[in-house]
Amino acid sequence: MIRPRVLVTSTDMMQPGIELLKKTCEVLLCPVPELTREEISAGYPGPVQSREDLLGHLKNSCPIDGIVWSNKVRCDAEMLDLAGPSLKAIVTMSSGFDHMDVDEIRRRGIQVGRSPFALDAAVAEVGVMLALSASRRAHEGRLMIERGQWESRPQWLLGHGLKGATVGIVGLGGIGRGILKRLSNFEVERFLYTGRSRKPADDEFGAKFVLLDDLLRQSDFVFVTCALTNETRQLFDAEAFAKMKRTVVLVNVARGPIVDHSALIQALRHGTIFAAGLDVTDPEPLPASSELLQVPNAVITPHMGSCTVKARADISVLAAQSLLLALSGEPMPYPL
Ligand SMILES: O=C(O)[C@H](O)CO
Repeated sequence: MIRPRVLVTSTDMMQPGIELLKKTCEVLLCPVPELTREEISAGYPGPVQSREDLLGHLKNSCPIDGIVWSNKVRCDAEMLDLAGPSLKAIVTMSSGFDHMDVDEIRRRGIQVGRSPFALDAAVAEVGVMLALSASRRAHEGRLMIERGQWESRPQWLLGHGLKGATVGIVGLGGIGRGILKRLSNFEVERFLYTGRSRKPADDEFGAKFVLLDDLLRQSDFVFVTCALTNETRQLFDAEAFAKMKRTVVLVNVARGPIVDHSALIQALRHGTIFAAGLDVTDPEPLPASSELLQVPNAVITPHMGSCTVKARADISVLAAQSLLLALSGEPMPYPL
């Protein structure tokens, strides 16, 4: 029997997913290039698959039947041309899909899907971590220790707590609901959410569906958990910050470009908003020279929301299962 040829766009895919694919497919792994000595000394953030590397791998791997897209290099017409006409299915090993040219993939009759939900708990945990760290000024406190500025006086490093707060969630999907569920033990006064439609969570945690403007004006904590789309790109701009409370804490665990970073820096520096916790930035990787890293009331992590061993292993299995289904002529569980 001929085994379908499946390309995985980086060797970084976790073993459980690779093992599952190997049971019935021939698996080709695109190696992640090592950093050069110059790149290391220039402080380059880490080994990544460049677009050029991936184009080269695609060209040398034909014919291929399926692809697990396990990195954030953009999947577009140029990539698809090189993948060749035998390509039947692509699944991205992520919940977000803004790096996939879905229209172009579908136009070619190729099934395309994503891998949501397996990472929800892990990302929700990072959302809570960022909310707590930003609202309680953890980064600022650490900087003060390092600078020998530790002060023991009653009004030093005062922050804002979750108890009695209004928490607003923008985009109540699996991650938003995960945050809601976790924060329901923090004595939050009320939950608001906004998005394209009302959700059953309305009943489950007493969360109230409101318009974005109302959420911005009323919330003490705002969590961004929506997808990056044409409607949400730069949703948080100077105008949005001006509507928010001066004591608000903004947490973004979705995608960097949903927030206008220059406007955010201004809002943080001028006290238009109190603090921000960001697991995602624009651009990524965030350059070490970014002004955002100089802002004391911003807590920043490097898009690591889904970085737990279990979440990454589960995502790899889900992606492999989806691709195998598509290759056997079945629909994918989470099509795009
Ligand atoms: O979309 C996702 O799966 C997470 O943000 C990790 O990229």
